[in-house]
Amino acid sequence: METPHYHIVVLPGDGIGPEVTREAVRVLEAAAEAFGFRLTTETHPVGGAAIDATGDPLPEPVLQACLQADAVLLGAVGGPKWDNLDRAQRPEAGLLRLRKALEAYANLRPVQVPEALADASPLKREVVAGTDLLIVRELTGGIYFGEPRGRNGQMAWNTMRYTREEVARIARVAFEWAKRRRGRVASVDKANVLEVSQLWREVVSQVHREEFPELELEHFYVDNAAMQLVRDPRRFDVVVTGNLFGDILSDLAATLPGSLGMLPSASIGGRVGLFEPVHGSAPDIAGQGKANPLAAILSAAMLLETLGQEAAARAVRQGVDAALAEGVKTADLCRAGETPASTEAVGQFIAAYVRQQTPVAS
Ligand SMILES: NC(=O)c1ccc[n+]([C@@H]2O[C@H](COP(=O)([O-])OP(=O)(O)OC[C@H]3O[C@@H](n4cnc5c(N)ncnc54)[C@H](O)[C@@H]3O)[C@@H](O)[C@H]2O)c1
Ligand SMILES: CC(C)[C@H](C(=O)O)[C@@H](O)C(=O)O
Ligand SMILES: [Mg+2]
Repeated sequence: METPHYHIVVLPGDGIGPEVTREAVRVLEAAAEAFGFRLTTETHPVGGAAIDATGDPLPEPVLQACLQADAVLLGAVGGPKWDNLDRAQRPEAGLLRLRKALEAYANLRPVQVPEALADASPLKREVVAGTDLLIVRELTGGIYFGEPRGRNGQMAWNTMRYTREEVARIARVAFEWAKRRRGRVASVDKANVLEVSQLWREVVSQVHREEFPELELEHFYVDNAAMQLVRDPRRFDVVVTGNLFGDILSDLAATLPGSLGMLPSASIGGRVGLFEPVHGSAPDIAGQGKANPLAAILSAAMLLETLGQEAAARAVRQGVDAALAEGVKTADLCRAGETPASTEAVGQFIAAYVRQQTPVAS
């Protein structure tokens, strides 16, 4: 059989983006070696780094490279240096354009609390231990993209808009994942106030009734969902929601494993998937070797899984568990008295673990 060969575009971005992406690439290269596939990577600037180099947060050649890749691995974009730019010129606008151009409408954000992390959370161990939920966030619609939008001297406005088809397709993604997991979907909206949410609820219910009647569906208002997520996270299996609510709920859910540095994501829907940690560029810790690379490394595991390299993805996840179990972890996960490891040390540990796993079958 021919050796599979994947071409990955790497977009490190800004702040801690390059630091965590470096470790994710290190682990991907180890996985390729151990599991017998070829990997080529091509690195481009995006976000603030691209603004500084070209004036555009998503230069056309970078977008074209992404569209031609097998997958895109991104670090994070943004930072104080670019905070005064107009919205459309900001680093974040480049990321949003990329998601849209890749048609990456389904953003999968798994949240797990392995035993070794149950004490890293600010919440009680009895509440969070064993949490295993998946946030399915709609990523290319809603208020992030709705028109009209704008501002004048006196006011500013945005539009939250969803079509039936946009809701139905994200609902299907959520139900398909629920089928492979524990069979339960919680749909989150604000249907007591917003027309968009009333349509959302109607369409999710219809997709459930017509296509997935064997699964369980519950509806939550977003304010209650936020409270339930930290009060009793284990009640959730798959959580499906719109772009803005999903953004907010996923950062909130990061309190469960104890750090934003633990949450990976995969944005899929088009031909090319985009894999990025949930966190941002963390300017407060950038350049200090302190950033937790696990969200980026776990995003790389999702990338491997999406490319069909399930065994390699499993080895990476086991490497993450091994690092946590051995206490090889960055400061964000350490309790008083524990010695933090650097970003690089965590990446090196996991890469070494992956290399030892499965020798290439001969
Ligand atoms: N996908 C992305 O590129 C993305 C996501 C979120 C925010 N941003 C951008 O990042 C910039 C900073 O935003 P912010 O400060 O609100 O959010 P942030 O996610 O960058 O940081 C929030 C807090 O979490 C900590 N943190 C985040 N990632 C961490 C990691 N891997 N290890 C350890 N600690 C970590 C930070 O130190 C900070 O205290 C902004 O410009 C924002 O727009 C980008
Ligand atoms: C940087 C920003 C545009 C982005 C979002 O809001 O989608 C980020 O917060 C995220 O969660 O990926
Ligand atoms: Mg966010």
